[in-house]
Amino acid sequence: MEFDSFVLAASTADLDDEAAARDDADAVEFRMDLADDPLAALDDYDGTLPLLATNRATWEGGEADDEGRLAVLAEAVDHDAVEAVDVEAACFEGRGGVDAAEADALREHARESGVAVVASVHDFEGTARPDALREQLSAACDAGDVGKLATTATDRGDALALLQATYAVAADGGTPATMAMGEPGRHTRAVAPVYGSRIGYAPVDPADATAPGQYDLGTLRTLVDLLGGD
Ligand SMILES: O=C1C[C@@](O)(C(=O)O)C[C@@H](O)[C@@H]1O
Repeated sequence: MEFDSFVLAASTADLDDEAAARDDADAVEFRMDLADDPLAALDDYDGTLPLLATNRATWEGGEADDEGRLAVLAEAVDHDAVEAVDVEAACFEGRGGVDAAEADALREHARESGVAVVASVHDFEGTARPDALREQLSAACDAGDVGKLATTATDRGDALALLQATYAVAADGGTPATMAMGEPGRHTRAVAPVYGSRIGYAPVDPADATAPGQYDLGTLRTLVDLLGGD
């Protein structure tokens, strides 16, 4: 998957959603941690949209057991439709009980297979101060082909700080993907692409949102296109 322009990912635990997402999305984020038998679903996948495989750890808001979590992602990488894989940036530093060597091996395996790595950071508590925010985002960009930072905005100042970090890191040559979760940050999902964010996430059906404040897919597609991000 190339991230030289904005990629809108339909986020779902059910790959059958691909047909409904096809008109508006550029990719499907497959939330393997929320699916019943994710590797079997990948075997059966016959959609046309490329997949970004995510197996989110519990310690970053997901539901995957730590045991075997990265091994499942390594298997996902071998599927032709999988063109990108999400790995929490903390894994590469051996945080969250993860063996950093295993995370490195997964990143290597992805790269050898032509699969992009999205190194992600999620802050469900808040949004760091501007300097720290920029450091978090550029470290994530260094760890992956894309550095993703999802924070929680408690006010518009948080949202603005995230947009500023996005702009600065993109101007520095990084490939960021950012979004501020929660109501005060909701607009960042539409606006961040204008400042250089290269991935947006949205559920096909708003009832299946995978994070607070997400727009539904059709709405986010319209907003991003109207604002002319990129
Ligand atoms: O990391 C992200 C971003 C996200 O948390 C969001 O805020 O849209 C949604 C998740 O599905 C995805 O893995």
